[in-house]
Amino acid sequence: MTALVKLDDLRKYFDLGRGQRVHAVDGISLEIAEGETLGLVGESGSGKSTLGKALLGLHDKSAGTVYYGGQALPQRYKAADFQRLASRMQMIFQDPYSSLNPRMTVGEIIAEGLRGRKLSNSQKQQRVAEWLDRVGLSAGHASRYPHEFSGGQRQRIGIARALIMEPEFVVCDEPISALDVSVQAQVVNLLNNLKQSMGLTMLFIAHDLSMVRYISDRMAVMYLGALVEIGPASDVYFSPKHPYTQVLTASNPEPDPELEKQRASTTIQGEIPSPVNVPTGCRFAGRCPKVMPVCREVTPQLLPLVDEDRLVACHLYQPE
Ligand SMILES: Nc1ncnc2c1ncn2[C@@H]1O[C@H](COP(=O)(O)OP(=O)(O)OP(=O)(O)O)[C@@H](O)[C@H]1O
Repeated sequence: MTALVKLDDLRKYFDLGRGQRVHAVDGISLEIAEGETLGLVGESGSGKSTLGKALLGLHDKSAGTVYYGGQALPQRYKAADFQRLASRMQMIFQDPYSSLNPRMTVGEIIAEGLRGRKLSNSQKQQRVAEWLDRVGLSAGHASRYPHEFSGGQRQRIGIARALIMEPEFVVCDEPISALDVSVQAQVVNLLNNLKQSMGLTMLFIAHDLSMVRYISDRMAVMYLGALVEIGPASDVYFSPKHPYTQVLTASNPEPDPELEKQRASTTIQGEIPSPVNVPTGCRFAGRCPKVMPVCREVTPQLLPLVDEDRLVACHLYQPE
């Protein structure tokens, strides 16, 4: 596999003052192959969005390196870095309500990414019309304002705005969680079709594990700023190895009753610890339904479980 994106020990801490720091992303290493969709799941606050933003330079990195196409990206982006990389890497945001400027027309919003391109106004309008069509809207919508659209339509506008630059890599940060259930599948199918036709590589962040399994080649599970498991999406979903992944999958009902029967059923204990005071040793100690009350110190590094495709950070699963 050729890695388009590689994270090497990526860290992002937020300083709260008085010596307190939020360990939002706490040493993550992974690769995303060209053309691959990597799904990223984990509870609220586990650091998924921060990871996506640090990857794209929207947050300065505290430590570690992001490689893109083999090149190390800057630790802290300057305006020129954003301009240079915008046509290669883009983000689709969670909330289609707050991420679109209400004072701009849809045409102006979508055309924003074409600023700086040597295109005449009519060429830009042409490109906007093409993209409105590609996302299932119509050219006539260009002169309207965001408030005139439904949530699903606004997310389509957000998708057109990100993809009109024809990036190679897109971070989709919970692109469906603010939408009605009835339109979620339509937006996921649209993203999947665009991914196929454009040969996109994706990091797909979401809460809904069954949706992530559907759209992703591999699935990565984050807990308290760290990666606890990664592997082929169906393997992680149907045969989770880390106790945390087991409780996550168990709390995410599978609509198909046959598939539901195959899944583990365990319950998570206690509250998620504060990312300001990350427990030493096993981060999942105290919540683990398997190994209470004794929990050994373990390396937080991911260990190969079955083969190099399937990694789990748990002392219960030692390399074979
Ligand atoms: N700008 C910030 N300043 C301080 N702390 C922050 C900041 N942004 C995020 N955090 C903290 O970092 C941790 C990770 O947050 P993040 O939003 O990345 O999690 P998440 O997994 O994406 O959650 P959700 O699914 O709710 O979006 C949380 O404890 C959050 O409160």
